[in-house]
Amino acid sequence: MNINLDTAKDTLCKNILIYGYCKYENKGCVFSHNTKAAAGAVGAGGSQGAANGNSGGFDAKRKFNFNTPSFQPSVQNVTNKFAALSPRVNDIPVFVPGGSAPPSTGSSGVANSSGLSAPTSRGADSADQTDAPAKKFNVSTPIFMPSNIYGSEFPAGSETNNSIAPPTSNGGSNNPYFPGNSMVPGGTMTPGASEVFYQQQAATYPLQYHLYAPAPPPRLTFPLPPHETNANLMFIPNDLRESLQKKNEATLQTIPRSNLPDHVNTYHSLVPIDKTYEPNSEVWGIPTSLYKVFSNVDGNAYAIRKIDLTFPIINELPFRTIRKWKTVKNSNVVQVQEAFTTMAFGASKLIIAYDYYPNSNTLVEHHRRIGTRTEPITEDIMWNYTIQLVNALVAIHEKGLAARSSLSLSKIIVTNKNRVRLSSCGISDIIDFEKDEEEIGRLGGQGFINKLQREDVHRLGRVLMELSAMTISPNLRNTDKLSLLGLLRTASTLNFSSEYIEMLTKLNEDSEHFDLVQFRQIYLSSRAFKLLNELQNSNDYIESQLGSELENARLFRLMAKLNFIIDRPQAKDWNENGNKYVLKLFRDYVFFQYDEFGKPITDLSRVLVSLNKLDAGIDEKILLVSRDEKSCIMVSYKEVRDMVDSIFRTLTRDR
Ligand SMILES: Nc1ncnc2c1ncn2[C@@H]1O[C@H](COP(=O)(O)OP(=O)(O)OP(=O)(O)O)[C@@H](O)[C@H]1O
Repeated sequence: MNINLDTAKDTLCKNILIYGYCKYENKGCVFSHNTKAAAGAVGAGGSQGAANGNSGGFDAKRKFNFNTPSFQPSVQNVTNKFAALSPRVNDIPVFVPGGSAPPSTGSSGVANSSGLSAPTSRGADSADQTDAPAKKFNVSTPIFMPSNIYGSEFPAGSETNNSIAPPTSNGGSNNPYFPGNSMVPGGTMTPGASEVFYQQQAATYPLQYHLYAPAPPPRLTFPLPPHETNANLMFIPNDLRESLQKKNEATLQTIPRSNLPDHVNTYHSLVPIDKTYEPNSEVWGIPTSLYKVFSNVDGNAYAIRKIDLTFPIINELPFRTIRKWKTVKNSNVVQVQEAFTTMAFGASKLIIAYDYYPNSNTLVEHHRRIGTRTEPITEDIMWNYTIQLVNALVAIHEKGLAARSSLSLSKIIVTNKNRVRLSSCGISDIIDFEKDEEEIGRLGGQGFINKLQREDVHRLGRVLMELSAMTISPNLRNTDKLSLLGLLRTASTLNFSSEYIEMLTKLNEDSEHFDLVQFRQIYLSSRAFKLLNELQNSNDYIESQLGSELENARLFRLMAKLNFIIDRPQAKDWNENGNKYVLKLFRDYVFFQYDEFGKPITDLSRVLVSLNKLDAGIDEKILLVSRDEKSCIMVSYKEVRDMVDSIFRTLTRDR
């Protein structure tokens, strides 16, 4: 038999009905033994017992079959029944009223550690003044203790040995980006409070992208006349929105419990972004890892690369080029932020911080990923890459630097459609410091940099050659440069133009002197105009999307305002002439129109046009008609807009 514990206490026990008493009363019977209340209830229902005027409630002399086995409710049965549920009935802690708790159990201690200071301390105060119960909380209830996952084990900045970055002042300051700092209304900082927020954030569910209904395939879309449009064209395209959402998600991602350090200098919330599990880098041959982090200083996301040092860094000399790297501001170079050594990982590690580009891929991942969709190589893409990489190289060389290891397929990252950037700049300058010193001694400073810059051109030629070689059969690729150039003419799946092959040949020449600026003018200038045109088109497209979203934001605010006002339950101004009534009629005018055949009009563009006119407050007049068609009013959009504004102002003032 199913017994509902909630309703059982209001149901008169059958033993009372049958025997006039229940021997399990006060021994666990969950039914009511209050015969007076029951009699009232039954009387109200017009029962026989009440009609007999039986104030005792029940006629004990009624004839019943005494052989009927008695009903014996037992708490045990009930608890067994619900025992499998969670929380377990057996395990529910017994509520101990505040007054019964001994005042000496350290109530203030609980209050302090649980953070429930306001109500508990009030209880403690009153205990000092009166004999009233000292506490209002059950001391046996487990306290809530936010875990301090950012414990001060790794104080910011304390582990830094060498850094060319300016000293940061955030340690323990009131900087809101510092993870241990959070403002409470009183203006004091509560270490730990932001961690709770942080952990909750990490537990959020991933966005369900499919909740955004995709546009139907073209064959299913209705052919519309040119003056009409469909809803999908009015909003940001699904693929663009999804890619932006994913980038935001990647940027905000955190790992609440990891064995990574809480802080690395001024950075916190480390999330590994390496996609391979190879500890050793293919480029440098030593263990490196890349993490997305947040800065304590400005709250922005950055990418930091941790490098296991092969030699101890004891002064700032190996970092000498980093200051120059920080001045390289180019759209095809990932900005270098700073470099320092740290003990945050247990042993001394080199860290170099860069700008973070969410969801970026290396050129290898972009074009050679196995198993998933890859971007096919075309000649246009190759020209695009060449122009962008030459642009990066010229900017780097102008600063007296060399790209070095950054010019490799696994260090050039694709951050957007066909947008490439040189990442990991400056690393070779630090890890090859000792070798470089010897070379500088031999060649002189300028001779050494000239040599590196010449090598950059070779590297660029090799990168472009490797990418182009992806268009020929894999078993033909392992050959020398000259043969490969020949194969690109004859065996490529792409019909590369002779112009492209010529440019590639020039880059792969072994000459001692190479003028990159001259190369740019001769081989790339005409192509650069094509790229410029594409970039401008893309810029126009992004701007138009931004424009439509701008409208959405504006209209969303207006819709929110209208909904704050219309149909508000306690609205007083609903008489037939009141302003809110006009707004209600306006809502009907925009959303609840019918055509001449009585069919509802659900024309989104009409809604957009009307709301835009309302937001702009134009003088155009409209006729608003009540639902019963007994009253109508002529108003301008401007008048309606003024009503919205004034009522909304009243609403916000009344708060
Ligand atoms: N500044 C950055 N911002 C965001 N992601 C980056 C950044 N730099 C690199 N990445 C991404 O991090 C991932 C790992 O980069 P990494 O340079 O370690 O490549 P790798 O193939 O593992 O090379 P290696 O063999 O040298 O370790 C790549 O997917 C790359 O796109």
